[in-house]
Amino acid sequence: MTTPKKVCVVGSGNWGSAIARIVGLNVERNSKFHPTVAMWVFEELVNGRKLTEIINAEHENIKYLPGHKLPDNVVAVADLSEAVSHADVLLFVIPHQFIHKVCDTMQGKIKPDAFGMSFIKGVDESPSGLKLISAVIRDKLGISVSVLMGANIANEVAEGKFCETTIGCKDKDQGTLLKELMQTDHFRVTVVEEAEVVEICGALKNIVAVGAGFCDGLGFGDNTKAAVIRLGLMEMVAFTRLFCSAHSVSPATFLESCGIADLITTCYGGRNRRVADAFARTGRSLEELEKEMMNGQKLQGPATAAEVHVLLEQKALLDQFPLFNAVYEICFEGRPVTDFISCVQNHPAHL
Ligand SMILES: NC(=O)C1=CN([C@@H]2O[C@H](COP(=O)(O)OP(=O)(O)OC[C@H]3O[C@@H](n4cnc5c(N)ncnc54)[C@H](O)[C@@H]3O)[C@@H](O)[C@H]2O)C=CC1
Ligand SMILES: O=C(CO)COP(=O)(O)O
Repeated sequence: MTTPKKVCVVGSGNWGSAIARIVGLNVERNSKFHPTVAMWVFEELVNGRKLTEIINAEHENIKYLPGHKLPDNVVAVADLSEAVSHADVLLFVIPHQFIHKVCDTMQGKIKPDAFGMSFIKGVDESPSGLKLISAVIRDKLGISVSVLMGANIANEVAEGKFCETTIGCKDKDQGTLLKELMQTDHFRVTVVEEAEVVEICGALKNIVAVGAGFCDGLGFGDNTKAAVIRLGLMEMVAFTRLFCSAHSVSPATFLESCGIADLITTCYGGRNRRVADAFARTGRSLEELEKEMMNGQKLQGPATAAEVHVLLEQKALLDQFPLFNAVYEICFEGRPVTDFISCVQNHPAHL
């Protein structure tokens, strides 16, 4: 009999906590997994108490996923090295901005035969180019990394409202095991091989969601948002083909939950949409609004627009991605938000 695999959730934000909740319940009824789940918590004080202590005493992350109990077998650990040291399966669920620091701390602390799955929606940009977050983890830690992306607003998942999701995994056995770890009656998992496409979809849809929020804030309606979603999807497909040229990019992957479905849910119910809407209505800075509206949660869309912009500029392709470019310029270069509509009106798809 093989030893049950220990799982560690690296992260404890809004999605990190919702994932810990699913995983905690699933490992209890599956002998392939160790019945206790470690959850790494970036320690902070909440109402004068350590967040780890609150989680371990009250079994609830009262700051990032209030109102939803975590199973008792999810143990919050503040020391990252300690949290990951015994894990066979590492689930990465942190805002993409922090991945380098977290992996650096984990170096030399994990089991050599551990493997990972990333739930992180974003990309990494550095002088050596644009990289998937899974590739950052793989390169820094020397482990195989799959991904899970889908139409999964964390609060709805925690409430047990039905949804689908996509695992991108190249190894059949690992894919099957990861599906067993994640799937519930309310959270249905499809495993596909095109892991790069799954991951890039998860990152790019956040840029489009910022554009959708601009339209909402400017007072446009559902038809306009549908146009933004359609044009955004076309840019997502084109960018994926450009970025993943060495890998196969099949239209079918965009029809999975990680593609069109995540794009739709984020453009209607996501945090990127909500903050971009407030930005267009109030003219206040994104930074200020993120602080005020998100209670410590982090936006991924504006940063992703900036990271993608670097590559498009280097390749002189900005004119082929006017929606991505407009989101970047409005967020970071002072372009008036009202320009977003003219960008959509004059999109090359209409010429
Ligand atoms: N929230 C959601 O509905 C969904 C989020 N995702 C993705 O999952 C990833 C994680 O998102 P969430 O769990 O929602 O995070 P979040 O948006 O709730 O971010 C807050 C988390 O970041 C941590 N943090 C703050 N400063 C840090 C630092 N310096 N180093 C490390 N951690 C720090 C906080 O302790 C907290 O755990 C993101 O890439 C997001 O796009 C994916 C699907 C759904
Ligand atoms: O990825 C998400 C839903 O699948 C959440 O999107 P936001 O980060 O915009 O809330």
